[in-house]
Amino acid sequence: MAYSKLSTNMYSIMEKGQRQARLFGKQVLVSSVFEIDKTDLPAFFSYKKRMYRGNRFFWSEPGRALTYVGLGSVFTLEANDPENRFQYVDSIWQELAASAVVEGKSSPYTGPILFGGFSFDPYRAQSEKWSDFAHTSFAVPKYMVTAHDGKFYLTSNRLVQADDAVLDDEELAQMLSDLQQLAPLQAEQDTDCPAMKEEIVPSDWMEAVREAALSIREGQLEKVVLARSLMLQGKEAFSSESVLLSLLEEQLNTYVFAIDKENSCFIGATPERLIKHQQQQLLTLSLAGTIGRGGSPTEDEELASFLSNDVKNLHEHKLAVDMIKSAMQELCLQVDAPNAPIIRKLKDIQHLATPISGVIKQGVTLLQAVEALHPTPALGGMPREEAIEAIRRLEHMDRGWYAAPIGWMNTELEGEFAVAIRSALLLEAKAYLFAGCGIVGDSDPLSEYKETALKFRPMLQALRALE
Ligand SMILES: C=C(O[C@H]1C=CC=C(C(=O)O)[C@@H]1O)C(=O)O
Ligand SMILES: [Mg+2]
Repeated sequence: MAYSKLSTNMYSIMEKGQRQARLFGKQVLVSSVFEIDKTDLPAFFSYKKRMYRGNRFFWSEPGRALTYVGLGSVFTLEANDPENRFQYVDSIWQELAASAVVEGKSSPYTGPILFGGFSFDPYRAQSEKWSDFAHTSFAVPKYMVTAHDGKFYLTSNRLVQADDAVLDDEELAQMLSDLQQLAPLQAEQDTDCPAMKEEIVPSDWMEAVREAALSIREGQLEKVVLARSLMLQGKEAFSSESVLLSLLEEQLNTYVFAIDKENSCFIGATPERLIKHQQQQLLTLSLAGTIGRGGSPTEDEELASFLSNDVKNLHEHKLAVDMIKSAMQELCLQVDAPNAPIIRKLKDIQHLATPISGVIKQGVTLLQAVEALHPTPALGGMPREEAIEAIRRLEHMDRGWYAAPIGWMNTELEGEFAVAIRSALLLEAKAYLFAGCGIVGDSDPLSEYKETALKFRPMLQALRALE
């Protein structure tokens, strides 16, 4: 794009923004969208790393039809108050979205996007390692590249006051020109494996599983998801770029995400949608029940068929389906779900999966749906409050944002949230990995321990720590 055209464009949109700011008597979001040539998305994540590290994100849907990469922020929303946290984000974003001035937007995936997430349990005191992640944290990026269905866009956002000076945007012009020349990001040469692994003593964790299964058999609750964490100590700081490249290459059928905040990066490849709001539809997924992949196609099918018929896994799955369906019935006019689960195959793992969808009731928002669903019995348990109490009592760790909703919303208030599992918190030379599994009355502690080991594999591989 010619620079003169860009500055004229910026001038007129800034003026519009100022008029709008006067009209509303407050700061407004001003957003301009440019269609750009194909660009390397991980390279954009790494663009001007010194400037944007600690304040950037990457989000890519399974199948990669949609990817967002956001750098910097023009608006942030952080809260640690556990009360009404979903409504809080909803009302602030609705107000900002309603006054936004947006130019050049050509799809629901361009223009201002609010991206962020929540912690699993806002009533839990934050531990030191999660201190860069508030219980509720969202931002509108300064720059965002959208890749959607083979097309690429750059959105530039600003927060404008009525009396701001109207300046030519040289930084934006520079970025548009740099974007055409970004060299594809290369994985770093094989660095040494992480030096040390530290985990919760396996027998202690299995004891917690035994205790949980006993209280389920005694009728105190029906299911609880217990997680454990594993720490890798590297020789030097882990590179979120290298981990991202590996996840994009290896974990095809997942949401690949990286959320950089200050000195930390929360990164992962989760297969689990929490909720998507698109036009009149709400789409969710019940994912619970797990087995490994086979070494041959025949063995793989045998394992899938075992999983589809296994009483313990079907029970674990059904509890999640029942709760999600009843939450969806409150949110939707009509709810559709198949009678039996399908098999969802990932690189190392297969799951029982039931997609559930419905026509959204008028007035229901995406964040109301997030609130109604979080945590589903695939991450918390059943009944919800008893399960959360059991997690607090038995887990002895801070989940932080693990197993919690992360995602985005546009100015039409549509968007999508996934559940942040198969994930790790990178904090300088340490990586904290998390994995959990659904405990029911007949759970065998050793099998559950092995199931969590399977669920660590994607992140261990990405961190080059798979034995
Ligand atoms: C809690 C996790 O997985 C959940 C999602 C799918 C299957 C699960 C299971 O079979 O136990 C878990 O409920 C995790 O990966 O950390
Ligand atoms: Mg399980």
